[in-house]
Amino acid sequence: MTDTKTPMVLAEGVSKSFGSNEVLKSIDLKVNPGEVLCIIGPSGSGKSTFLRCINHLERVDAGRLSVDGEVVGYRQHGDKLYELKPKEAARQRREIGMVFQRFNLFPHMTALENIIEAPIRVKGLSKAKAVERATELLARVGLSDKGDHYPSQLSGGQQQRVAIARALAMDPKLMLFDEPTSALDPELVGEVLDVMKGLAASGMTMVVVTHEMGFAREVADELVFMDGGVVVESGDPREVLSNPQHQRTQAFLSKVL
Ligand SMILES: Nc1ncnc2c1ncn2[C@@H]1O[C@H](COP(=O)(O)OP(=O)(O)OP(=O)(O)O)[C@@H](O)[C@H]1O
Repeated sequence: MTDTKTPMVLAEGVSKSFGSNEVLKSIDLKVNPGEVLCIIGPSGSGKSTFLRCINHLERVDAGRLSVDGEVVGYRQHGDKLYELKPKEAARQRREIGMVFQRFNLFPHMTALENIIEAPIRVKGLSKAKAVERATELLARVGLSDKGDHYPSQLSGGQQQRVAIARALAMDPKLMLFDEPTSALDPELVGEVLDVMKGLAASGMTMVVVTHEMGFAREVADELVFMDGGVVVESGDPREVLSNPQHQRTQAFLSKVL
């Protein structure tokens, strides 16, 4: 049977350079709706750059990157691609949530204010509706009692959970996570991973750059090992982690597992 679903993310020969540094070298990847893709790999292998290309923070040089059937940054008409105007590109980007290693909350706003800011400003939601939704989201990330706290009054794990709620407040169809637990003290990692597991269980499509191999093993539908800007190996996470086929994957895993 042929697979007729439109992939949520489709990368076909995606390449990206910074000057003479070719950071992504013809990446092919597919994430179907409701799936979780985890990307692992050494520092500098291009993992963040790949996420940033999906989220319009970087522009690909060659190949084609699509989200839910739309080419990122372009409108397709027949065989031709036309670059999107900033407003149209902003519409595409709004449908993608991104969570960074450093939580990037607005420091002068409370947790609740951080969450309602974009829905009101960008989506034109009424304050009452935005607060109602933010209250639900704070409950979902286990922070019902922290809405009036400023980021400086929250632990790193709590701040990251607010950052997840803030991204979800825009009702994204895709969530990108760039090493969301790497900046956290070890005892705070679990609470963030638990929220992410819940999100995956609810059917959210997610691309997660992570060093948390246990999370990848448990939650990912597919695990990709990137090194030197190429996808070296990919497949079922249990297979890749327990029985890596490529010598570069074996060498990396022997250092991190
Ligand atoms: N804006 C930029 N300008 C120039 N070079 C960049 C830029 N962003 C990334 N790079 C380079 O691209 C390469 C890949 O970086 P990237 O952050 O994508 O790797 P990574 O696999 O996510 O690494 P890490 O795990 O350390 O975050 C690195 O050599 C980095 O220095």
